[in-house]
Amino acid sequence: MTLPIEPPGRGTARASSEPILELRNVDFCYPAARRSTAEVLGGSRLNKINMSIRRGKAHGLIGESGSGKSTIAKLLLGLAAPQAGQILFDGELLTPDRFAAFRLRVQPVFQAPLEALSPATPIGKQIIAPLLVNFKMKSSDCQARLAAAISAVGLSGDILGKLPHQISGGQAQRVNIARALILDPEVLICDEPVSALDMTVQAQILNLLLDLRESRGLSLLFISHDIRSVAYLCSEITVLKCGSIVESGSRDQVLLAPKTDYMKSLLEAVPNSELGIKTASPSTPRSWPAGCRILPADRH
Ligand SMILES: Nc1ncnc2c1ncn2[C@@H]1O[C@H](COP(=O)(O)OP(=O)(O)OP(=O)(O)O)[C@@H](O)[C@H]1O
Repeated sequence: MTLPIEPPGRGTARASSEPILELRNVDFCYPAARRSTAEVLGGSRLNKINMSIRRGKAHGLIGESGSGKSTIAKLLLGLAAPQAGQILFDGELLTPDRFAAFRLRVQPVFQAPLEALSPATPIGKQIIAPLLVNFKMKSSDCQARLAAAISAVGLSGDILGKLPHQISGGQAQRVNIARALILDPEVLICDEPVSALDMTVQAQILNLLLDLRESRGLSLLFISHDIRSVAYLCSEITVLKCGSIVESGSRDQVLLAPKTDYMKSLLEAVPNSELGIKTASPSTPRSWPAGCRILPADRH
């Protein structure tokens, strides 16, 4: 079954290393911060942000609390507009006429999985809601896509009639990912998608994102405080401090040869063995739960 409206550009063969989402020289400042003094501004301002999420790749965004990570996610979701600079989607400037297609092809996954769900609506209805709203589809016409979406995230059909308070946090995050996938997006913007989950479930969701990236060619922005998760999932990493990028490059460049004292200090707390770096054979990181795989380099 196909969507009644095929997003423009879909199906076009593109090289997997091309940027799908780009920020070029982007400046952003929240309105309240614009009225404040420069000293108060801190991370409320994004300065000259240049960042590319490549097609089919996972890009990690790390940095201390308040450094501007979620603000970058908002810009990439079209929830805020930059005061200067450009956002490019699929190689073209994101203009108002391209916005509707963009919004379908770039979907969010947020931190608090249960809070992202409506408490009184059955799970199945919530997953198909984007089809009903965006494509005016009838519920009965969404069932094949619904079955595919829940299967893609490893859920079974018995969850569809349940309410959010009847499912676990890990199941709720799978539901949120299914709801994002139902529109068949090309990019997932994942803002701390595992930080509210316990370690075992974190590993399961990371593995799910890894599998989805591989099987669907999804591009991911993965925002996290946890460098190990970023090392596990992402081939490229951007490091943010007080609204500015202080490091950016391949996973190994940023983690093995950090240029700044800031990045070095972030890495001090995490031994290489837990970053999955230079690990000759697949094994499980020391403090990670069983089932969490070290990422072989070729899976990036
Ligand atoms: N709606 C808003 N209005 C004004 N300032 C805001 C708003 N949202 C965030 N900020 C400020 O912008 C800065 C960056 O916030 P942001 O949420 O992007 O940081 P973050 O790196 O994602 O932090 P965390 O890791 O704690 O989620 C912070 O100083 C924050 O207080």
